[in-house]
Amino acid sequence: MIGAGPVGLFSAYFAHLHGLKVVLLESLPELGGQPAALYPNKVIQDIPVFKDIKSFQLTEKLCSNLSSDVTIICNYKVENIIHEDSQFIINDDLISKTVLITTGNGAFKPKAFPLPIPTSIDNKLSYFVKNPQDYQNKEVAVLGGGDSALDWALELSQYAKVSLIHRRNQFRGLESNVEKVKHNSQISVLTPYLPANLIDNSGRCELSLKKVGTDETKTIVFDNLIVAYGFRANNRFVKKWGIELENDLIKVDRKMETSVKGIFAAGDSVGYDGRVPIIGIGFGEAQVAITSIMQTIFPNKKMTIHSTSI
Ligand SMILES: Cc1cc2nc3c(=O)[nH]c(=O)nc-3n(C[C@H](O)[C@H](O)[C@H](O)COP(=O)(O)OP(=O)(O)OC[C@H]3O[C@@H](n4cnc5c(N)ncnc54)[C@H](O)[C@@H]3O)c2cc1C
Repeated sequence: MIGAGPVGLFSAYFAHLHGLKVVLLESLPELGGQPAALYPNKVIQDIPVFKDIKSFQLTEKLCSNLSSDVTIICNYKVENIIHEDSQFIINDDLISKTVLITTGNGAFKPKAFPLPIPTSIDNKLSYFVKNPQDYQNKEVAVLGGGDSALDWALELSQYAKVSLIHRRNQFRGLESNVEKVKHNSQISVLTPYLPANLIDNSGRCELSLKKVGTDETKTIVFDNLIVAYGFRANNRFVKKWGIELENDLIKVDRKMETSVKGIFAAGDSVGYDGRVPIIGIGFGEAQVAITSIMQTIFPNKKMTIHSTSI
């Protein structure tokens, strides 16, 4: 399995439940995919069974469900898959009968802060918020206008004084979060501003901002900057494995099989008409994919559909 986001983690659990031998490969040093890396403290309200659950707790639960028989390899980016003698050779290193791709949006990299960063303060600038409590009583700028920027501003506002800086007056995020931000006394919304310069001011971040479409500038000193300009990621690399994409997403049939026989895909890496990029959908796709994998590997075996029998 390639990619240990929520869908990869659940797939590994479900595959093991069906008696499959699983190796889970993850390019990042940590498990959990987007929820763990991008919004660990967000409260998720649309996972079946849980009324609400924080992202990091979801990751912990998915990981703790995994049997010790599942082999997990982090810091392992799958670059290459070759089909040979009815098996797949991964990175010239591992051999597998089938492959399940759960790479989400692909191995993601944050979009970089666009200005030079003085080395003396580059430890003050982050692309992820791991622990909001680290920002207790700090003055923090969150740069960006999407879901992550809104989430992080709200999360940090419990501990820090936050300025949310965005180049547009409108945000691209959940309307309920936009409203929460606007009514939060710990958050100052600065729009439409772009960062124009960053210097070290006695170990703090002195950020000059330019008002978009005007010559107006203002300078504010922050303890920390959180850059939330989004992430560059795509799944185009799977094309060289012979897999067909549509709008940069992996094409699958109803069995979640890709255009290459024996390679399946589930989760946000996959695209089809009407798909919604949320975790619950990926969990369902994982169950379809693992069931199809079982039928591929053991075509004559009578499948047990349910997890236990009465
Ligand atoms: C700010 C934000 C808030 C969200 N809120 C919600 C919410 O409230 N509810 C909800 O259901 N969904 C939410 N989502 C969407 C949800 O996070 C995704 O639907 C989900 O993470 C998809 O899971 P996945 O396992 O398919 O992919 P991902 O979570 O993207 O995980 C894919 C994993 O594959 C790894 N990978 C990629 N390429 C390779 C490679 N070549 N080799 C090895 N490893 C690789 C990546 O490093 C990553 O760890 C939110 C997303 C964002 C950005």
